[in-house]
Amino acid sequence: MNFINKLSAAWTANDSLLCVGLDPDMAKLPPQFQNDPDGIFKFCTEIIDATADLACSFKPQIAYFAALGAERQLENICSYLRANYPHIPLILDAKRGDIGATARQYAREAYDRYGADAVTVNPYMGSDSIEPYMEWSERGVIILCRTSNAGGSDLQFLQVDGKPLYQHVARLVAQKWNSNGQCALVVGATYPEELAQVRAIVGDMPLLVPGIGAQGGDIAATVASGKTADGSGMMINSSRAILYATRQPGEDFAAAARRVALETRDAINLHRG
Ligand SMILES: O=C(O)c1cc(=O)[nH]c(=O)n1[C@@H]1O[C@H](COP(=O)(O)O)[C@@H](O)[C@H]1O
Repeated sequence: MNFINKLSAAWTANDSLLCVGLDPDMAKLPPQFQNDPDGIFKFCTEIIDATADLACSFKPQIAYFAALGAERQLENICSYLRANYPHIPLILDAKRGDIGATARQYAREAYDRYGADAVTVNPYMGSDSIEPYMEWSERGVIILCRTSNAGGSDLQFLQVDGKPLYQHVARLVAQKWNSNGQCALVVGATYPEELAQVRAIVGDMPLLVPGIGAQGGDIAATVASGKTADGSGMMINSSRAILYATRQPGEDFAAAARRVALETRDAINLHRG
């Protein structure tokens, strides 16, 4: 099944637009995992087990693994996801962008080494830097458009031919790059007006929407601005707010993660119509 169909099925199966982000920061992990060479794997798989029936996707952020030389644990987490939750899309957040020959290696890393259903990429280097990913026609390519961070405005808001640059990216992807129907865009939940603009440009294309939870994005405004006519169309990501949800020492981290994931999923669903 291709990425878009798998995502669509997961939206329905779990009645969820919530993407659970896997950003394991060693300093924030429960103490039992900190001196364990397999601690990141154990932490992430417990989070996955606690939230898998509430999520439409999981999104490991590669920097949290690569910084610690923990790529083998990431491989094992991806294998675990594919074996135990094959119906839930696995998005590798790597935000890659490079010339075609190098992009081909990044595509192999994401789709082959980690077995990801989709990978995040940066559009700045243009169409030939994206094409190698498109050759994996069953996999998804999730392109940065209007990112959730304040500094995203430095370039993404530059006026080009009377429109902000991020709108040109949305149009370019919707009208040209998405010829095989495998693309999605990243638009931050911290910018609901821009989210609505992008939705108007791209029709029903799926959007990865980070920025609720720790970054403070408003769930009601996000859903109202980004949903498609059938009340879906988004993977709304939350990472730290779910991973580090314990309120007091000794509270079970996985149960706390489940509580916040459930609250977040339900808060999103309230506004889907
Ligand atoms: O592509 C992303 O996932 C992404 C794009 C963006 O514009 N903003 C953004 O925060 N992200 C990622 O989404 C996650 C947000 O994490 P929390 O702020 O902890 O929920 C991190 O893994 C970020 O790297």
